[in-house]
Amino acid sequence: MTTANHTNQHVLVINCGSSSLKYQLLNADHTTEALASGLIERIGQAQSTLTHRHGSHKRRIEQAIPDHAAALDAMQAAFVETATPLSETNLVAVAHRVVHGGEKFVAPVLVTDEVEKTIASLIPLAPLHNPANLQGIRTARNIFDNLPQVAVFDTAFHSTMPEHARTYAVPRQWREQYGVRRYGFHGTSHSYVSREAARILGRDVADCNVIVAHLGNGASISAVQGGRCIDTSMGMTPLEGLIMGTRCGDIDPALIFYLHRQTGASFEELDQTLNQKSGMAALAGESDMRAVEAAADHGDADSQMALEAYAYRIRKYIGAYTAALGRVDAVVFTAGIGENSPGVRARVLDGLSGLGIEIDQEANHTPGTTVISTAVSSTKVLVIATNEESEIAQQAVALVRHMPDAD
Ligand SMILES: Nc1ncnc2c1ncn2[C@@H]1O[C@H](COP(=O)(O)OP(=O)(O)O)[C@@H](O)[C@H]1O
Ligand SMILES: CC(=O)OP(=O)(O)O
Ligand SMILES: [Mg+2]
Repeated sequence: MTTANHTNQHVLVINCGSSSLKYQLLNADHTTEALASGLIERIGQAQSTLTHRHGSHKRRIEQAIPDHAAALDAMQAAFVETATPLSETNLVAVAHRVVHGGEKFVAPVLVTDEVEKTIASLIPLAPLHNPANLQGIRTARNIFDNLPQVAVFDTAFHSTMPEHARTYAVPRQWREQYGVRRYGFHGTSHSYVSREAARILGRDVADCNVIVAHLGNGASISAVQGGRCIDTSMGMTPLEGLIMGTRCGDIDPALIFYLHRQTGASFEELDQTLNQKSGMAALAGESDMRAVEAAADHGDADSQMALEAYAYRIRKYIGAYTAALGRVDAVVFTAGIGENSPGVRARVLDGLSGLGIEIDQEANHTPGTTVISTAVSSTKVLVIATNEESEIAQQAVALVRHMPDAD
């Protein structure tokens, strides 16, 4: 429906991580406008912190927050303390980030008991993410029981990957009975950023080919052709692909069986090690990119090698996706590292002039610059701030406004 007056309608976006909760209260019609936002960290640990922003006000609270239910209570209290109680906000929906949607969810859905069950059934495919996402949904359904709750999936944007890109060469029975295939993640970021790239380049999305490198704690890179994802580096789970803060990315799967036999480590232990104790944490001793770069600057050889390995993996994917796309209009860097580390961007793009990619070092080192390639670079290089929450809100609002009984 398009005629109703939507003045001052809002949407609350909730992104529950394993030990964190991020939230934003956004204008339902202009989803890049945040009225308030917050981050609750170290949930379940002794000293949890909540940082709530409302306009120019910032509140930081330290208190024990044992679980996600308590985190949502703390979030509500922060809204009350800043004199903007959510009960007095004209909310149209609560939108939740859900990391794994499996084969079932390729678009946002209204949460029902059945949907909750399906999300729960996908926990084995995203053990670090889906349990927390589900806790957030369950708690929010109790608190905001009169509001539509919408689940928006990381995997959905990648559902357009062609069969040859999403298929593992493994037995048919595994693929057909167990959903063994590549799904891809960070879809709301890849979707938002690839659209933004087309806008910045002044082209139609349908006529724009981009490679998006989402480099956060979790990291993935995707090839987007005319607005549709044709390949991405994460696979059946968010473990495949790039080197990440604590995840190994691509490895020879045989090393798991080798280590199981050689060390006696259980599959559970190996799973945990590859997800939580690998990546930069294993190579450099630190998962946080700022710390790794600082150590490398101070001459730490492990950190220097870790940075080179990190960049080399991304560079290889840029080469592969250039082949997949045929023509690349832009390579885009986004998320915490992509947006903020000129050092990583420079290393990644070093030596890619053969692909028509040339970085302008001055632009690269000037914070806030969007186009960081030289004038002669045939492929542009862009730095674009991602906004997963805005994308989630937009998709959720579109869904609830098209429901049969929408106002
Ligand atoms: N100025 C910076 N230079 C280098 N890395 C940075 C900078 N700011 C943030 N980062 C890195 O960004 C990463 C976190 O990215 P983010 O997108 O916030 O992750 P996530 O959403 O997955 O938690 C961390 O590794 C952090 O060190
Ligand atoms: C899917 C994934 O890796 O998400 P995050 O980067 O939030 O860990
Ligand atoms: Mg992130």
